[in-house]
Amino acid sequence: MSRERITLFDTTLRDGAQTNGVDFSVADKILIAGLLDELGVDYVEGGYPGANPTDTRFFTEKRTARARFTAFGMTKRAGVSLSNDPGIAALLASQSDAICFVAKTWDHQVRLALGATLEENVEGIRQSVEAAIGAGKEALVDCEHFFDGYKANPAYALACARAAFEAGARWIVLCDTNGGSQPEEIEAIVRAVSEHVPGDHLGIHAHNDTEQAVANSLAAVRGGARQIQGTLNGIGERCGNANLTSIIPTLMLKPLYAGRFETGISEAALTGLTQLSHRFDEIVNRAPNRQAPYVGASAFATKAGIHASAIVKDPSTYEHVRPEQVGNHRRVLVSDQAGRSNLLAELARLGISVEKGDRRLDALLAEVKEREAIGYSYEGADASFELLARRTLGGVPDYFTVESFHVTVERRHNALGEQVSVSEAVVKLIVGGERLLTVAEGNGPVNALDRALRKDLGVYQDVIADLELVDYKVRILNGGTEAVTRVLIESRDDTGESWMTIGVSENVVDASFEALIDSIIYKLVRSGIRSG
Ligand SMILES: CC(=O)SCCNC(=O)CCNC(=O)[C@H](O)C(C)(C)COP(=O)(O)OP(=O)(O)OC[C@H]1O[C@@H](n2cnc3c(N)ncnc32)[C@H](O)[C@@H]1OP(=O)(O)O
Ligand SMILES: CC(=O)C(=O)O
Repeated sequence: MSRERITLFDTTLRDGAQTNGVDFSVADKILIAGLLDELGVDYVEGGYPGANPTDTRFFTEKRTARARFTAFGMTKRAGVSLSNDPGIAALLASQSDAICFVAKTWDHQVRLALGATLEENVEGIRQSVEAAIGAGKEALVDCEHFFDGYKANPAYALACARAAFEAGARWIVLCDTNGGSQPEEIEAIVRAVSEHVPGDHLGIHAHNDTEQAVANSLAAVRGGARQIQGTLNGIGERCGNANLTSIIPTLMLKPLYAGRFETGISEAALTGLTQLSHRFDEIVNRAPNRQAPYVGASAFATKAGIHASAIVKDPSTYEHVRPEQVGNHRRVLVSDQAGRSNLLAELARLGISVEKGDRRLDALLAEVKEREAIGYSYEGADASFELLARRTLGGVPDYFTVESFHVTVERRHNALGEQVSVSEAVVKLIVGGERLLTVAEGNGPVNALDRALRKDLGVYQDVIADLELVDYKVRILNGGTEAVTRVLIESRDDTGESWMTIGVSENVVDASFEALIDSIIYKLVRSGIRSG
């Protein structure tokens, strides 16, 4: 049975640019358009030429090789002729394959926001579409507020959609602009509209204000629409747009859709989805959402002991698709929610072999749970867990002993009379029978301690020379005067690999020191140094 084609229209660079906190440069846009093109979406909407210098510059060249490069803009303004409308002129002059016009389709908004008559607006839609086609471009029309407009005045909303279609627009995109519609409403309205405009000319543009943008997009497909608009990671105005990073795998991996529909995305490209999602977050400088469906770090992470026990027997017990299909991977976490199965899975991943019946596993599990009760959290501190496991199972050499450390923080005036804060750390270690004393300054107590520790580690100095601290996070637990501090440190070496260590204490410097020491010991273990 041949499958129907779903067209994917990406608006990351246009509606995504309307996200609070996102600000693309031309270079960002070029990079992202290339990534979207490689992914295989059918349209890349690049922005709004004429609205700002970035978008105007972006549209001086075609930026995609495969996808239709699409410019966005308003339909002709009321009271201005087409040839005198600078917005239309900028759209027609852009190096785009297609123009997506935003048109008002809610009678109330036409009167209020445009100050135009209902007829003038319909005529503006018609003329704008004809102008795009006359300039050799494909025309699409985003019917703004379509669902709210249809509920208020179905005849007028339909008249706008029909005018766009009759003027030659390839796609009539029904927009849930305010994002308040529910899937049942979307499906019913799209089905009703498809009696007037064929479904293979209908698209959906859903906003996420009730967390239904993905569900609404799929409901529109069930109602007959065959184009879905959305963005990478669901960015967009207010609460965002339909998340293509979720919609694409759902269309491709869920039999309900995959049996009936196909997209332009290949299975190979689908396996790059997790990487693409994270790369995009990096470009826009946002922390990836760990709980994002399919691509989040937690999407295939199992914490509960009972789940882990089943998942090691058969992953499908708690996974709805295979993580590799979207380029993600399975993680079994160790925490106070864990059982022996979590431990065994994590130890196997670390290459530590231990029998299921080994009594030391009970000791390790009890130790993890006791430590978590006082503030440790091992699911985010893989290296500290590995050290704890190796110690319990008998395998970490005593590389060195910390005799003492001492840190001072001094605020003073420098030679220019400016106030500066200087921290100094003194660390006394015994390494290979030799007593070492190191002193270092830093811009804070933890920085000073880190420098002092790594300044001279005797026989191990060469091994830790490429170790660097890349992130430092402090969390105060319990609050109040009884507060306990949890410190997480991320370290890295020249191999490019990074690891997380943890320290917990009532004193932030003490907690930091513990995490720093774990990081150094972990580096020695992973470098294969076997004797202390
Ligand atoms: C639902 C959506 O997401 S639509 C996305 C819209 N995107 C953006 O607005 C981002 C980029 N926008 C901009 O840079 C600016 O708003 C511009 C350059 C487009 C226009 O700026 P200005 O000329 O200063 O107008 P302003 O933004 O204040 O108002 C928009 C005008 O367009 C009119 N208008 C709005 N929608 C439409 C439409 N679909 N068709 C025709 N005219 C429209 C409004 O009535 C208003 O006209 P008025 O100035 O006579 O009241
Ligand atoms: C066009 C658009 O972004 C909207 O109506 O939401």
